[in-house]
Amino acid sequence: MTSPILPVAGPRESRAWLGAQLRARRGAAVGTLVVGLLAAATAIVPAYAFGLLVDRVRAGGGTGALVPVAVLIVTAAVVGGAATGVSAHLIRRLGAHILADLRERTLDVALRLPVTVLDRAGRGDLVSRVGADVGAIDRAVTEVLPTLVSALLLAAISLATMIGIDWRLGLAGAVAVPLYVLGARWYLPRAAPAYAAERVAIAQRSQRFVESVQGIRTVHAYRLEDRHLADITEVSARARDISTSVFALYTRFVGRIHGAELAGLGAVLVVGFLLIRREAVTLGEVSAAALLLHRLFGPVLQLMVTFDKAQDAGASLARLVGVLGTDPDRRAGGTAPSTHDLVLTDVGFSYDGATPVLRDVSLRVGAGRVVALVGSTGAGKTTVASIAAGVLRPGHGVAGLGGVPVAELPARTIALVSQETHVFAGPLGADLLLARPQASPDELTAALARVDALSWVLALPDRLDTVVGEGGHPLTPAQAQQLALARVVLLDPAVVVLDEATAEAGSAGARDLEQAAAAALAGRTALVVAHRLTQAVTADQIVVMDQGEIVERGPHAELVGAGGSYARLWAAWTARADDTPARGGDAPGSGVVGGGPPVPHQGQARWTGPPLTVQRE
Ligand SMILES: Nc1ncnc2c1ncn2[C@@H]1O[C@H](COP(=O)(O)OP(=O)(O)OP(=O)(O)O)[C@@H](O)[C@H]1O
Repeated sequence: MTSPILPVAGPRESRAWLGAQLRARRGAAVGTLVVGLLAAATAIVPAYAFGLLVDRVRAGGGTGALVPVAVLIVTAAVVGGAATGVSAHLIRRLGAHILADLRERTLDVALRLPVTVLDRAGRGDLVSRVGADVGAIDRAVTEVLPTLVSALLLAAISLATMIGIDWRLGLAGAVAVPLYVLGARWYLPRAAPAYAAERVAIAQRSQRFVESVQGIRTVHAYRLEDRHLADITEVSARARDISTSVFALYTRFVGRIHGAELAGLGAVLVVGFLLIRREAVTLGEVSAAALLLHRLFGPVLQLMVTFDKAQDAGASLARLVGVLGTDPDRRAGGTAPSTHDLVLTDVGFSYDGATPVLRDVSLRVGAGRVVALVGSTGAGKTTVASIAAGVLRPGHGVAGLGGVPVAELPARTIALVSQETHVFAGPLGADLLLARPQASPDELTAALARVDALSWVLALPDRLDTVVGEGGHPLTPAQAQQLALARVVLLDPAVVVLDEATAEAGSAGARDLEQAAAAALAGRTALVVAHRLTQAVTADQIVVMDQGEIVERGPHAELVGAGGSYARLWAAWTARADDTPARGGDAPGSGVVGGGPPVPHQGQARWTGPPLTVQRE
């Protein structure tokens, strides 16, 4: 198994993080502790009061001496019950708040992690951290934490009270502690696999039974009753045997725990007997100490049984805190660039740290200009685009906008439309609102019109309310890309890096997308990975890449005239385009980028048809 790339925090780091969380919620934490202490203190009052009762009875005290103690016991029981309930609630609430914060911050950090880190770590690792790990902590917070905290507080207060009565009684009670530890160390490593095997066996039994019932007609038709019954009997017997062995394991464990309790209680009684003989303590005090120890038996056993869940939660916490430690050093506000010149200087990059994919790439996209990147497959165009957009960090060299490294820009300064256009599951309008949450329905329709998507959106069953994305209304790849472009229009960034995959030459869908892209890019600084050379024709400059290096640059006509790499690519492209059925405007040189039919500009397009309802989240 390879070690995870996403780090796992060490115990000290996890404790420090937890400590910081508790300090940040000082009021709630102190309140929870105080109520917990009150609950623990009231829980031991009856034991202590019983000791008083013994002494008063022995001293011949009458009703007047005994009734107040009885009242004290009843009052403590009532207050203790209430305090225990409130304490459990406060512990769960505090834990839930901390967990919610942890989940949000983990997601926040994860979404800002460099793509390379996620690629190497595997997205599954991250998904399991924010899913299964959060689930494990959640279960522990709800089921285990109140027991754990109250048992620990009770143990601390009980021991302190025993020591307060007489330190030798406290020491005698503490004899149980190492035996408890030994019992737990014997049981815990055996319990997890035993319970897992039991769950599997029970699931198999249910599965076999359900299959037989579901296929009952076939079972009758082929007279398979006996065989199915034999099957069910066999899996049931296995489940029974495993359950029996699990129960035997638990019984042996409880036996060891009882042994520890016996040793502790025996020690208290023997030491108490000796102390009474020396008149160092009273019989009532020894009774109180014995009852205090006895009062701990239930909570401590419960604590041990649930300890594996606490361990699971601790491991999960370490995995989540580990993700927090990778927080990219992107500053919250970022530095606004003085100009919108996008400049890459001597950029080098390698995905695996060994094979260089880019070598000393330098290019400049002047403010408001369009630079097209062209080159054969694998030349490094997407990698350059990703570095320019700040998705990848250069191995060496700098990518900056107006002198500010792209990693330090305020969010949303550079928009990237990548080949992996993603439509989020939900209403289409909500998907668009991701780009500008406060956008009005008019602005949404204008953005859709600008990228020529309005007509098909209006033809959808619920228009902007149509649920798209996974499990929703299917969209073609071209439609998904149009939505991505509409989001760019809404976002209105100064700089766009466009690396959208267009369909092959000659397809009408690809031409439409080129027009949509040209409309979305108008007036912005743009670096365009031109998968179709028609996208490059009208760019201010074309940068030709080959094997991670820039081999040529210049405007279209100049490069064609130079007879170099670009001219050869262009010749190949022209021949390919000539092979496809001629469609108006798609011939090489027709200048689809920035050309084509006039496109409405943002703010000009207004929908005047039926109302579009937009669901806001
Ligand atoms: N995530 C990755 N991990 C490892 N190697 C990668 C990764 N992405 C790309 N590469 C490699 O880096 C080199 C450049 O790839 P890149 O995608 O930047 O080229 P491209 O010019 O955009 O190609 P295309 O036109 O096919 O998209 C290729 O050799 C590719 O195999």
